Amino acid sequence: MLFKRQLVLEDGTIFVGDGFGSDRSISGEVVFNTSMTGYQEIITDPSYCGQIVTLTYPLIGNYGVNRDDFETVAPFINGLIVREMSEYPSNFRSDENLDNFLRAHDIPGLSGIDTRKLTRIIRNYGTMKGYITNSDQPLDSILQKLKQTPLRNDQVKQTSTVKPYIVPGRGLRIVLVDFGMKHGILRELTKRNSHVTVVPYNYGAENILRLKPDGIMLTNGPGDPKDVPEAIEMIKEVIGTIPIFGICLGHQLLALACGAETEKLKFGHRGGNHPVKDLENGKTYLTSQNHGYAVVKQSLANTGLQLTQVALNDQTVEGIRHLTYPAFSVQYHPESSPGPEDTNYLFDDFLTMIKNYQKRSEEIIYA
Ligand SMILES: NC(=O)CC[C@H](N)C(=O)O
Repeated sequence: MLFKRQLVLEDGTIFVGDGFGSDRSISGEVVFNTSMTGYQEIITDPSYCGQIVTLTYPLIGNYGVNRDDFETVAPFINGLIVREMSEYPSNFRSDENLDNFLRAHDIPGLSGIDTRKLTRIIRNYGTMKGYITNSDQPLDSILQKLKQTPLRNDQVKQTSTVKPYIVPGRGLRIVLVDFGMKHGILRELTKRNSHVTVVPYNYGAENILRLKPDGIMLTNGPGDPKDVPEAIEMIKEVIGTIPIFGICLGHQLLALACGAETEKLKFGHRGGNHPVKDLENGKTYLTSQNHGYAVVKQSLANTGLQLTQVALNDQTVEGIRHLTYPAFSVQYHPESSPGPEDTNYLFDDFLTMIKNYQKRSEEIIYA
C-alpha cells in the first residue's frame, strides 16, 4: 500500500514521493549506495545503523527478500529511499516483498523520487541529515527539529552482541570482537574451520586474553570510530601479543590504537565496485565498501603502520599493516555480501599470519 510521503534535507530541499514500509517519521544521516544488486545485504548491514540509505540503482525489491541473504537478523537502518519499488517480486528464493519486510521491522521507505538528483546533492554538499515524514508540518519547524536532533554516537552499543557466544570449529581459535558484525565475516571464518568466540565491543583485553585466542578479528560497525574508546584501549593492550585482522570500523580502530588519525569523508564510499590498489603486489581489486570515515594518510608516519592499499577513486587509505607486530586491516569488505569476492583471500592471509607467528614464537622458545 503506497501513501504520499516526503524527505526533507537539512538544506531545505524537499522530495515528495510514495511511502512504503512503516509509516512513522524518522530522521537520520542520508547516504547513498551505488550497488546494482544486494539490497537485502545492504539493508541488514549493521554499519548503516541510524542512517537513511538511498539506493542509486533504480529498481529495487524485484527479487524480494529471502531467508539466505541476511547480514544480521534485524536491520538497523533508519530509512530506505529508492527510485522504484517492486511490489511483486519474482525469484525462486523470495519469501516476501521488501515492503512487508520493512513494515515488519518498522522501517519507513520512500519511493518514486529522483534518486539521481538526491545523490548529486549529497555528492556536492556532503552527507547531510534528512527527515522522512507523512505529515505536512511547515518546513521551518521540520528544519528546526532536524537541526536540534544531533546524530547519535552510541550505535556500536546498539549493534554489538550483549553477551559472548561461541560458534564451534576444530581449527584456529579466533576472538571476533563484534561492533555490529556482518554475518559474512563469521561465514568466512567458519568456512575455514575456525573456532569463533564472538565478544561484545567492550569485552576488554584481560577477558579476551583469558580466552587464549590464536587471533583477534575486529569487525565492521557503525558510526565514528572515536566513539568506541574501550575498543581502542583493548587493541593497544593486545597488539603484539595476538595477531589481529581488522575490517572497516575494525581497521579504523586499529589505526587509532597505533596513534594514527581518522576523519569523516565528504560523502563516503558505499557501493560494490570500488577499485583498490594493493601497493605490495601492484594489483587492483574491485571491492565492496560502506564507510563514512577513513584513516588520515599523513597520520600514519611514526605509528609503526605501513600503508598497503589505496582507493583509486580518491587515493584515501584502504589498507594498513603493522611493521613490527602481526596486525593488518582493510577499509573495505573482503567478506563482500554483497559485492565482488576478489579479496576473500585476506581471510586465508590472516590464518597464515597466525600460523607463521606461532611458528616463530616456538622457534624463539626452543632456540
Ligand atoms: N562498515 C563499517 O564498518 C563502517 C565503519 C564506520 N562506521 C564508517 O562509517 O566509516
